[in-house]
Parts: sequence; structure tokens; C-alpha cells
Amino acid sequence: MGLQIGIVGLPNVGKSTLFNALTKNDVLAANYPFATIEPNVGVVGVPDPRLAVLGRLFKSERIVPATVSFVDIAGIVRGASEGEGLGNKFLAHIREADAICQVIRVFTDSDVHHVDGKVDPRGDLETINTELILADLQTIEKVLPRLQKEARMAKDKQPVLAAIEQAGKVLEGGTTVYAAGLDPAPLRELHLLTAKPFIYVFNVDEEELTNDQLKDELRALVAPAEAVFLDAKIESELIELSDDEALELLQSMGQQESGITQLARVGFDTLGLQTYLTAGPKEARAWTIRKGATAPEAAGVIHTDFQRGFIKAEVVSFQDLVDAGSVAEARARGKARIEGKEYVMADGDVVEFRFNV
Ligand SMILES: Nc1ncnc2c1ncn2[C@@H]1O[C@H](COP(=O)(O)OP(=O)(O)OP(=O)(O)O)[C@@H](O)[C@H]1O
Ligand SMILES: [Mg+2]
Repeated sequence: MGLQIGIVGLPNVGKSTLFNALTKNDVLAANYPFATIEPNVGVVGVPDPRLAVLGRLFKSERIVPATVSFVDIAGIVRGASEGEGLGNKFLAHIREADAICQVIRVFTDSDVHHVDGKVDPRGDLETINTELILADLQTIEKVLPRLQKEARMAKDKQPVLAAIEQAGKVLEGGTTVYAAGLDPAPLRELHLLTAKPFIYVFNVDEEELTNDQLKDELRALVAPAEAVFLDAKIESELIELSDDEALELLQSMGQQESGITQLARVGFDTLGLQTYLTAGPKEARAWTIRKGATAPEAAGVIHTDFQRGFIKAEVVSFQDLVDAGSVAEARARGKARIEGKEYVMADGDVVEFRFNV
């Protein structure tokens, strides 16, 4: 499952700095608006400490984490839908994304230019939201004449047309499709940006990481969507450090985990995803599935043949396996279960599939 998250925000708010920290890629992050023009795609391993434990237990040659890909695009300014700044055509690069991560500048640094002249998280959120809504309205306007014609000829097109017209009304009222809770199914082919789940990243100053009052105020601006607070500049320093040094630096700032670890976790939660694990001498690996996926569906993520030929799965929870110390001991303790086609996977299940090919 290729999970993809598109990063949006005003110019110069720290999108590329965050993206670089995420991907350890040295994409140009620069103190001038519109430093990024072409989109950059980076694949990020989702941090999961369980994998290292499994790797030791099974003496695995390598560790393969679940991945999320991030797409870094140019900044959007007020009026982008009318061609201001770089316009909004580049939003097409995130049409296929599963979720959108909006980066909002909170940090104060007079050396870093703000396109609207002042640090204003609430105003910036509104600007971006408005531009995404206008972009979606443009998408709808473009397809509407064709759809109206089709619906006159084919009755079965009418529900789709009705759903799209309703989405247009919601957007004209200034609400995103996602926030309005509209059924995404009939709208899917339009790839509306505001139909995607949103995650908000507030790019704060180091001191603000422990300012709970400020964080509560910012969180309230985007609730019920999830908010992550991080200092993108610190994140880019953390990735240069060893794990121990990074933890020490984080703890000195009152943090337990890095912002990008939080972002990966929140991304998974927002999209209703979880991971299960496989382990052997070759690799210890995490696989991404929907919450509620059944054992055959989980097998299908490894290979479609595994799903088709699914017979059964031997499942032991990560904690039971660690407590037992080996699969053999977990079996002896009755902790390794044989599960069939109906089994609903749990996060952290360590699995071996049996299948016919
Ligand atoms: N938390 C922070 N504190 C201080 N400076 C920061 C912080 N985050 C980013 N910056 C600085 O802000 C500037 C702009 O960052 P960056 O290039 O990542 O922005 P961007 O959103 O990608 O801009 P564009 O839309 O122009 O591509 C850089 O100089 C970066 O070092
Ligand atoms: Mg950039």
C-alpha cells in the first residue's frame, strides 16, 4: 500500500526543511519564498522500535519498516487560484495523495521573510484553506458541464452529479468537503484536495515546544483534525545525531520523541492504518494495512497470490513473542494462534501465512 502525504503551506514556512528532515534528502531549503518549484517525493521509513527487537530475536539480516511517501510542493499564496505567486497548477502533484499535511509557521525569526509580513497562524490557515477550496471549485467547474450532459443521457450518473453539486455548495460556503463529512465515494474520481484528511504541523520555535497554552490555542484552531508541534530546524539537526544523542537533545527540550516520529504516527492514525509484522532470518518487516483488515487481506499486501491462496495464519502478538523469547516457546505457552479467513488483524501481530499457490 503506497501511502502518500502531500505537504502544503505558504511559501517560506518550513515545508522543505521538514521534508528534508523526513527524508534525509538534501532538497533545497532556502530562506526565500518559492525556493521549491518542482515537487519532490521522498519515501520515509516509519519508525517502529519493535522491528529492532524482532530483528535481534530472529537474527534477521535486515530491517524493513513500513513506508510513507511525502510530496513537497511549492508554496501557495493568497490569490493562487487567480494566478498569484506560482499559481495553483502545481497542486496537481498532490491530487493523488491520501492525506494532506499543512505546515503553518509559528516560529518568529525576523531573518525569515513571511509573505504576508507577519506571523499569523490563524490567518495563514484561512489563506491556505481558501485556496484549496477555490482549487476544488475550479476542478468541479471544469467537469460539471460534461457530467450534466452525461446525467441527462444516463440515469445512473445522476447520483454522482448530485454529490458533486452538493460538494460545490459546501465549498462555496467555505467548508471543506472532508469537514462537511460528505460521502467521498461518488466524488472519488475528482480527487478533490479538501476531501482528503488533513494533518496540521505547527512549525514552532524551540521554546514553544513546551508552551502548553500556546499549543492548546493552536490545536483548537484545527480540531478535530490532529495537530503536531515541531521545530523543523531542530528536526533537521536531530537526523544528524545518533539515536542516543538525539534522545538526549529531545529530552533537554522536554520532548520524548521527534516531531517526525509523531507525524508518521499521526499520519497512520488519521488514515486508519496499522501495521503487522513478519520476521525471519532474512528480514524483520512491517506491513501496512487498514484497521479492520482480515488475515487474507493482510496476506494480500505481501503478494496477491498469498491472498488468493490463503489457508491460514499463525499469529502471535508482539508482546507475547517477546515475553516467550521465541516462536517455539510462544507455541508451547499456547500464545501462537492458528487463525482463519475471518480473523481481523491487530496492530503488532507477528504473522506467518500458509497458502497454496
Ligand atoms: N522552526 C524554524 N525556526 C527558524 N527557522 C526556520 C524554522 N523552520 C524553517 N526555518 C527556516 O525558514 C526558511 C524557509 O524554509 P523552507 O525552505 O523549508 O520553506 P518552504 O516552506 O519550503 O518554502 P517554499 O514554499 O518557498 O519552498 C529556511 O531558512 C529555514 O531554515
Ligand atoms: Mg520549499
